[in-house]
Amino acid sequence: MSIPVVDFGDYGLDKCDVCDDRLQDLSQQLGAAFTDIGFVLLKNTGITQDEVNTAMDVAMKFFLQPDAVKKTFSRETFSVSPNHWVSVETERLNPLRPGDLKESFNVSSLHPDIKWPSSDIVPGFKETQVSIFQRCKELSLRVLRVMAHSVGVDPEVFLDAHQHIGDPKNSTTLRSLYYSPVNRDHVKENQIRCGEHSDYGSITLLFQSSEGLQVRARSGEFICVPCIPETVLVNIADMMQRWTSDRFVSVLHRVILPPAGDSSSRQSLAFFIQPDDDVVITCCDGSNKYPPINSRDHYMERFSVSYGRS
Ligand SMILES: O=C(O)CCC(=O)C(=O)O
Ligand SMILES: [Fe+2]
Repeated sequence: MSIPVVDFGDYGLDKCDVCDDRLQDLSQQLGAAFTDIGFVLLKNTGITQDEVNTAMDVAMKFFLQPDAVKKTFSRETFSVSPNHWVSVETERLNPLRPGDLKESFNVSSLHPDIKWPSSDIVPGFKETQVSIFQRCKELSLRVLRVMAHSVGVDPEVFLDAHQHIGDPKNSTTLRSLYYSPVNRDHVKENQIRCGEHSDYGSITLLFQSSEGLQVRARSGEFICVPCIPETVLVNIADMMQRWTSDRFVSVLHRVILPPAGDSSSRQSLAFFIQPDDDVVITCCDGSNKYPPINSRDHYMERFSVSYGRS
């Protein structure tokens, strides 16, 4: 099994719209990937490698700050801030493993009152994060439109549920991740960079600086995801699986340790798309396979498990 690569050029961000023929073709290709594997690699999306590298570079400048600086942005310090730093080993995406060997900076709100790392600490941090957030948002809405076409529902069914991305009524998050070099002497038993999990929301966009991500195939075996420049990895998350009555699959994935002796760090940028908080998700095929569920309730339940609070 391998992750299919689909050319999204006809509906990339440099295009105004897509013609019906190409929409049909794209929806067939994405539909097949999301039904079989739950993951697809998109090329020619309009988001360039330069944009991604710039976003990763500024994120890295933040991660290389002393903990005392980063702590002023931690969840504990700004418990109400939707934008915050998460320190190493705080999350365990697989609760059966020790804490994940990663740290992250999350951005959920672009509201003007939000506190950001200042330009004295990391020049251009806010501007770069806001810019890539907006680009990911635009691309996600296009992917959602194509997906609606694949499952034969009016695009508004998906698009109306994602009207507030970037404002406080929606929990969509741009997450910059940093996996620092691994010292094998300090790694706990069964500890990895990011434990096995599925994502919570509708879909996730992911950009990676290097390999390390693995996805579980139907056989149960974990397969390595290639890191191909100029591509965006898109996967189905739990809420979308439920929404499509299991037609699209949300599959387990993880980030493994680098091979022994490899002291490189790794970075990724994940854009976790969530439906608006107050939206009630009902199976889009009318089957009622799952009862209607409030988007925010579903998210909070999954989130508390990752933080070991339930
Ligand atoms: O860093 C990666 O490549 C993937 C991280 C991930 O799956 C997640 O944070 O949900
Ligand atoms: Fe994930």
